Amino acid sequence: MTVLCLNAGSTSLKLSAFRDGVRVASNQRDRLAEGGHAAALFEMLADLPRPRAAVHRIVHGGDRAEPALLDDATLTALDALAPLAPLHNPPALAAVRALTRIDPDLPQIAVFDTAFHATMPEVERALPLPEEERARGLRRYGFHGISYSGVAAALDPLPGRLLALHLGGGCSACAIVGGRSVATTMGYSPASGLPMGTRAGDLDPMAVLDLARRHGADGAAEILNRRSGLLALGGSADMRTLRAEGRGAAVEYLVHWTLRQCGALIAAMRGLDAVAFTGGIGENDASFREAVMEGLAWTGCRAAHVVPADEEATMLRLARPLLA
Ligand SMILES: Nc1ncnc2c1ncn2[C@@H]1O[C@H](COP(=O)(O)OP(=O)(O)O)[C@@H](O)[C@H]1O
Ligand SMILES: CC(=O)OP(=O)(O)O
Ligand SMILES: [Mg+2]
Repeated sequence: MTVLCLNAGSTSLKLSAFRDGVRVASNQRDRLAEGGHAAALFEMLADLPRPRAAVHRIVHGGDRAEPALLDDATLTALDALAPLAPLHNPPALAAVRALTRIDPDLPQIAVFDTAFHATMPEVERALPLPEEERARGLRRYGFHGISYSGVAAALDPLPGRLLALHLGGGCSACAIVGGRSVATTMGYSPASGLPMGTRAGDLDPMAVLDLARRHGADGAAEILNRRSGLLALGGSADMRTLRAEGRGAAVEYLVHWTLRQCGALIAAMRGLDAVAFTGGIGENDASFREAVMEGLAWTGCRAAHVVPADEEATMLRLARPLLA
């Protein structure tokens, strides 16, 4: 049977069709500006075989640790999480609805970026906030979990204490011990942790409140998700452009804060056996990888792996129990 896997990243849309577990077609669009996902989807679908089921990467799944059938109730619940992943959940859910319009009977399954981090200990998951606020779901979730699950599965033998870095449109790092996530840089939303293409990453909460007072909550969210990070520092959200235009200071900033956050993750796993790089920057930018490995020389770890992000193949594997 043909299964279509759709991965709506913040700057890209990646589709793969699998027949009986074998990839038969794939298609990708990069550098998608705001609102570019929908047009790209229709163009790309035309080139692919008609599927019997679709699997979607949904970045924010809240507490869901397992893949879920995308029925009306689940769609509505995921809509409610959209403000926490404004660059991801809306285009992904729009793709679900677009496929439903084409084929109302198509079974569609969500796999969640958050699910891989369900193994994080409570000390990582909890935010030190009043109980009534925590009860509303204010806690650390973690993201890029489909990618990290794929990285762990690709390494044989699996290093005991693995520092995995997903560096792309979104950037994060994850401490993986024995194949399980024990700590990660992104928390309540994919706007946190490392600086990224257009996201600021971690900020002093009072700086966030200052933005909110000046621009309102929605205006602050817009700045933090879409107008910050490498774009704010170097004039482009795209690493290729920063390299081509010699915006070294923005690149150095990302290297520095990647190293700062890696130090915390290495401490959380009490050491380091190997590093794995994935994502558009992690896979393709050898100078970036070298700068990170040089900055980690103090750990004594020399083992650096490059794992091509194949979130679509991992999505198929994760969705298999529901596809059966
Ligand atoms: N050859 C390359 N050298 C440096 N950076 C690259 C290269 N190819 C892609 N990138 C960067 O990877 C990032 C996009 O990563 P990608 O994983 O494709 O996006 P997304 O996270 O949206 O799925 C962009 O910053 C892009 O410039
Ligand atoms: C979670 C996240 O930031 O994803 P992406 O890298 O696809 O933007
Ligand atoms: Mg990515």
